[in-house]
Amino acid sequence: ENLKHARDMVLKAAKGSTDSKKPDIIVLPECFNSPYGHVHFPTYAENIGFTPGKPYNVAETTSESVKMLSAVAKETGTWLVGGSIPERDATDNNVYNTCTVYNPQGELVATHRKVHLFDIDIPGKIKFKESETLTGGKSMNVFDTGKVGLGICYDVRFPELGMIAARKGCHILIYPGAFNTTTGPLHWELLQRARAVDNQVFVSMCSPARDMSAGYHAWGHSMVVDPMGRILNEAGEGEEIIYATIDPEVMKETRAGIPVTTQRRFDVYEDVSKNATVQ
Ligand SMILES: NC(=O)CCC(=O)C(=O)O
Repeated sequence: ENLKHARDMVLKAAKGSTDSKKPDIIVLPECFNSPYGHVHFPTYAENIGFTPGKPYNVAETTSESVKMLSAVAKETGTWLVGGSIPERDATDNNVYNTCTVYNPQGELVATHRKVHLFDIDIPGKIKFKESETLTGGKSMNVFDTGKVGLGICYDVRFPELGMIAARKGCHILIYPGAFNTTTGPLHWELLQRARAVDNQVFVSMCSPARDMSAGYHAWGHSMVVDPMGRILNEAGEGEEIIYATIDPEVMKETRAGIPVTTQRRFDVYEDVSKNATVQ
């Protein structure tokens, strides 16, 4: 049911809105094929078996989610950031929270396993422990359609990931995410605008809609922020498709006007991106 719904939403998004042309890239939310909760991840986990740099044959995968996402990317001729799904690695049997990315030909071109697991405990408000059943990813990942850096939800709280991707040439940071009704109102917008202004890049987070009958109450409010920190578009808490135009000129103007990208003092502090490997 979730796969069918996600497919229908991608098909709908691909048509564009009345005032926007057909999109080049579509983004789905975190954990779109499974309820969001550590007890559910092993049940819903699928084997993907992707190795960066090696050929990948979608026809041979057992992952129903990968098959659907690949097919709909091809059918719509758009890049597709397929939110995230629980992934079981056949070699180590660990379960990861994994984002898969497809080009307009439907080829799986990149994956990102959530690096920072969402383990928090705010007494009386929210306790969540992804590490009960998930393992954290061990790599930073980008893909190339104007170079996009990938993270998943809690990853946005760790500025190094976005900063290194930006210094490696990414102009857009995309984080499928699912903040909640405790941290969402305080930090969801703030973190995206912070990452955007720090790095002078576009930032977008895509959330599931809020479902008060579910075990986890997602914040919603998917948004796109420009390199000046302006919110280009924002959804409400319900199910919604939003569109935004990524204008490279805005990034150039931002960097020319406020030239922090060329004013860094690596004689005073270290450039942590220098030795970082990004896949
Ligand atoms: N799915 C997540 O990683 C949630 C992160 C979150 O809500 C936060 O406050 O951080």
